[in-house]
Amino acid sequence: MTEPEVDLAHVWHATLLGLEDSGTPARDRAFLRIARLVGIVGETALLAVPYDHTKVFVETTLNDPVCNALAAELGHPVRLAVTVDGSLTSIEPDDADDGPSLVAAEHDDDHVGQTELQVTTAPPRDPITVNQLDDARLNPRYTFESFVVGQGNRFACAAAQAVAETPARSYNPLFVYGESGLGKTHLLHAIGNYVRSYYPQLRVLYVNSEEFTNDFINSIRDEAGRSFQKRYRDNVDVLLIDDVQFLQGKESTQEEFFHTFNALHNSQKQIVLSSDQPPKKLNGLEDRLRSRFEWGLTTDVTPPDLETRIAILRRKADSEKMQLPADVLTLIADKVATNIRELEGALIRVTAYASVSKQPVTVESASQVLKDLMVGNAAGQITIPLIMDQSAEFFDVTIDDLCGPSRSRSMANARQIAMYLCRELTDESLPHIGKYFGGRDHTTVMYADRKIRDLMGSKPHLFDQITELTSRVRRAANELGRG
Ligand SMILES: Nc1ncnc2c1ncn2[C@@H]1O[C@H](COP(=O)(O)OP(=O)(O)OP(=O)(O)O)[C@@H](O)[C@H]1O
Repeated sequence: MTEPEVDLAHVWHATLLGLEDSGTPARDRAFLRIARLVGIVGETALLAVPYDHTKVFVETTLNDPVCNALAAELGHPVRLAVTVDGSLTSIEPDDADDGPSLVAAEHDDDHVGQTELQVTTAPPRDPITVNQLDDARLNPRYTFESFVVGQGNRFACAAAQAVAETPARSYNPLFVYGESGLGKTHLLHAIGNYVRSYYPQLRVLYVNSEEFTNDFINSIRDEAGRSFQKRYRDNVDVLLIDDVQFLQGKESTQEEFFHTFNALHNSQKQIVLSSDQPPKKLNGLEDRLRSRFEWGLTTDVTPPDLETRIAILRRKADSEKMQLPADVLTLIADKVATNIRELEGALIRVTAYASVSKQPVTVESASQVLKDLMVGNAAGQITIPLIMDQSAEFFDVTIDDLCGPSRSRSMANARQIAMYLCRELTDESLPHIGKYFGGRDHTTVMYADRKIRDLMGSKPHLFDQITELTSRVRRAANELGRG
């Protein structure tokens, strides 16, 4: 039982000040922002935090400093027990009517003497609307709730969540790197979606660095520099830039990005970046940009272990209302080991096959589908031009047709299947794929990908076309690989 004379709120407040005095970095203390001391039993202090990842972070990184600060306050040694209390996400009702407020304040931190934003929290708001989403360019499916945490992404997810909870106050910039298909884009969108729903007054913009480059080039062409700056500097509180490796070798875009970065950072706006490599290895980037990328926190995502892969498949199957036996999930997770996008692709194919053949999903049918999907997986590289070549031949059209404006049903079908395969079988980004298909916008590729996924299970002919075309693409890649 809690000792009656202890004022828990007071002790906790003093403990936070103690942590500040003892030099615990502000970015770490941000994890404790909406923690609550809920009890002291003997030498054990019970702390409630809002999220699982916060618990993990407090237990692994903050245990000692918190225990020491509490001990100093209470005058006896302290052990820490951390519990998760989801209701804490809606605390601080004082702000309920006004929404969040951003107050410039002098603050100590890693960048001593800089002015920093204080963010006061607002309670959860109504779900984000589609329109809201349009200008932020966020995918509503990519949230923290739909992100499965495992060993390979635990720290990245905790950092992303900290950034989302306290934009511009925890890590700025946050730099997430890792191989393709491991959830970087998902995390960037999750930050954006979270900020949109909890801080509706903050303006969020998600953009791939290729789009940033295109926008910049177009702004020079159209002499629209002012509106470019407005979009990326003046009208943004949280800028999420995906795949910054594509800035490599593009000097004038880098120059512009450098100024964008400085402008945002100086005015305490949050920047989140993703890349396939850590900043140090981005050799085609100017040093001044690389060093800025390291100002905040750099964290990687690594391939998920088997357990996490199974959990991802289960979450995905649940969200799509697919019924799948556990042994099938294990089989898929076992066969597709490195890339989560491929894992999802395999799941879709397995369920689509069961659906078009009107049979339940079994280990046998799943093995067969996976065999078709992965035939010849080991050899040559699958590229966008290769898929386009094979698609053109298969559908008896030309590459120009695939790139051209025709929207006839058969042409749209061929183009969308080809785009879907580019997304599924290569590591290329949406804007990159769009560029190959006659400079189409990345949203067109996203739409094609989604549409084919959705239709594959209800149209046997479509499923057969995709299966056949996939094996042709793989065979062609293998032949090229063998030289
Ligand atoms: N931990 C996870 N839990 C649930 N789904 C995940 C997880 N990680 C990745 N995914 C899913 O896998 C797919 C690929 O992830 P994402 O596009 O975020 O990867 P990426 O690292 O950005 O790849 P790229 O570098 O190629 O852009 C997405 O559909 C995403 O939702």
